Amino acid sequence: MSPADVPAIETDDLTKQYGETTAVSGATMTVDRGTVYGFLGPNGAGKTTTMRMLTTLTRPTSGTARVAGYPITDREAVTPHIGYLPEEPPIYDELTGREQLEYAAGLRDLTEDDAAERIESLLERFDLLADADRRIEGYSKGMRQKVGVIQAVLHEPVVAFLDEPTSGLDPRAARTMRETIADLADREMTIFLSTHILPVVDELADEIGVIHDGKLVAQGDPETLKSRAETGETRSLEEAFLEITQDSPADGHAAGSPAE
Ligand SMILES: Nc1ncnc2c1ncn2[C@@H]1O[C@H](COP(=O)(O)OP(=O)(O)OP(=O)(O)O)[C@@H](O)[C@H]1O
Repeated sequence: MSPADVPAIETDDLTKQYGETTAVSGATMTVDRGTVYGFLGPNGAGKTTTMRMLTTLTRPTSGTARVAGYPITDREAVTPHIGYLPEEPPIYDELTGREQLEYAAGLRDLTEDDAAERIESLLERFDLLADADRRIEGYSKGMRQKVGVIQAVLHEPVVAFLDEPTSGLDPRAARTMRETIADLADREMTIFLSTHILPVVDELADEIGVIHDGKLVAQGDPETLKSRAETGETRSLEEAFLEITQDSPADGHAAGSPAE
């Protein structure tokens, strides 16, 4: 059982070094249960590396983290409580969409009846029922993405890590995705949402973290991030993001320099 009264995610000084490159440097964050945490950062900032550490796929070089109350060094304890949609969802071309989801459900602690019911309802929600019995090799990018998201949330994990969930989706499907994320958070699922589409984060996130050159350089709710500290005036999330992630002139080549 997962301790229900602890934060969904807690990290302390989480750091990942790849040789000379510090991909993530001393990230400390707390994500409350049932919230949407928008995780932003320029290309190469360390978002995927952070998600890979939190989903137990990569070990940190130093620092600690607990997900759903369990240390990320204990993969067996953490895995049942998380779902992950990576950039390239792990799906098998030779299976049908439904078979893929049944397979994913089979890896989780779900009764067959619960699995069948949830698969059916999520396929319907994402308008995939008509294609559910076709092989995935014939699916479009958006259809694959839908399967990837469904399998990340099917078992109702404590935390779903979603990397660009609206990628490849048409406007209607992207809206369904946003509504689904909001619904899941209403039902106490925590969504760790990494995307470059700032309006999606502005709409959905309770809290935002901005990572830049491996460092968490800003955290707060959207309104706080958008208000300019000096004047209190409000800027768009895009403007805030661009200002926060601008390399200061004094840093010179900050983007390329390894952090300590
Ligand atoms: N396996 C690896 N080996 C060596 N360096 C890596 C590895 N994975 C990531 N890096 C480096 O770590 C840094 C952070 O990469 P990461 O993929 O976490 O960024 P990101 O924020 O997800 O970027 P994007 O938005 O482009 O997906 C980059 O400098 C990258 O080159």
